[in-house]
Amino acid sequence: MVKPPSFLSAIFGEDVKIKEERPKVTLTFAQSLDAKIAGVGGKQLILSGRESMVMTHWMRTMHDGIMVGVGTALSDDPQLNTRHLPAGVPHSLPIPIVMDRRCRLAVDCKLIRNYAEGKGRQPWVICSKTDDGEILERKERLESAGARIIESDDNELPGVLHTLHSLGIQSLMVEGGAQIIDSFVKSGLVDRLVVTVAPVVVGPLGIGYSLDPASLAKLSFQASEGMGIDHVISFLSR
Ligand SMILES: NC(=O)C1=CN([C@@H]2O[C@H](COP(=O)(O)OP(=O)(O)OC[C@H]3O[C@@H](n4cnc5c(N)ncnc54)[C@H](O)[C@@H]3O)[C@@H](O)[C@H]2O)C=CC1
Ligand SMILES: Nc1nc(O)c(N)c(N[C@@H]2O[C@H](COP(=O)(O)O)[C@@H](O)[C@H]2O)n1
Repeated sequence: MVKPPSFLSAIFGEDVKIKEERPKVTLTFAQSLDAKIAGVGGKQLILSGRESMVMTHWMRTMHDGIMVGVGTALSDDPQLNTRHLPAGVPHSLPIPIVMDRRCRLAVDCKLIRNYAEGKGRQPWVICSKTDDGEILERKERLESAGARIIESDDNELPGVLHTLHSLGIQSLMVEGGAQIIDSFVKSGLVDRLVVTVAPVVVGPLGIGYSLDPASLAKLSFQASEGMGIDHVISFLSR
């Protein structure tokens, strides 16, 4: 497939209007039939099949930035790149952004290594302004390793999104994990929600999320499509 699947072109063809100076936010994740996003103890699960995973990588190309929480960065060591797309197809690569209040990101994580090896964009790490010596030390180590540190006064989502917008991020794909999903939904800052549902059951010990019902009610069904054995469902803030 040398261009984004028609499903993505269709759902992103419908524009969202926002009043604030912030990026347009797409929240996306893959879940099991019993609404789990990870296994026991937060173990990473590859829930998406090949077709929906390729779709997710195309969706990455449609955003300026791609965000995960530090919990995800520590447990999954993600790359947040577009390696599942066919080689030689020109596309843009989003900037990886990690929400990391206390600068816990590992200096030898794949995001930093890929950047150092010229295989990825410079990761941005959003952390709190603080005088705490240990955090300042970790901040310096991350910076020396190649990360761009962005200090946020309050580390609250509206302020963070405003800062990202001022740095040129006009569209942001938020990929989780559980806390980040909950925070974004609760904050009412989700413009699109794209959920991949895989036909597997993880069981009660898996990691789920809790979507605030009042905030969810502001999102309405947009489209759905079967991709391989998965189903992808999109919602739009209207
Ligand atoms: N199936 C899927 O699509 C995905 C699954 N996951 C899974 O999620 C799990 C990780 O989830 P969590 O442990 O909940 O970690 P998380 O990735 O949600 O990160 C939590 C951290 O994000 C920051 N944060 C959260 N809300 C914030 C806010 N409102 N303002 C500022 N900073 C905030 C804090 O530093 C917090 O410690 C992993 O097991 C991973 O495998 C993660 C992404 C996608
Ligand atoms: N779309 C999707 N399907 C799954 O089955 C997943 N486990 C995830 N996880 C998210 O993708 C990140 C990994 O990215 P890379 O493959 O390393 O580029 C992971 O950290 C989650 O954010 N997503």
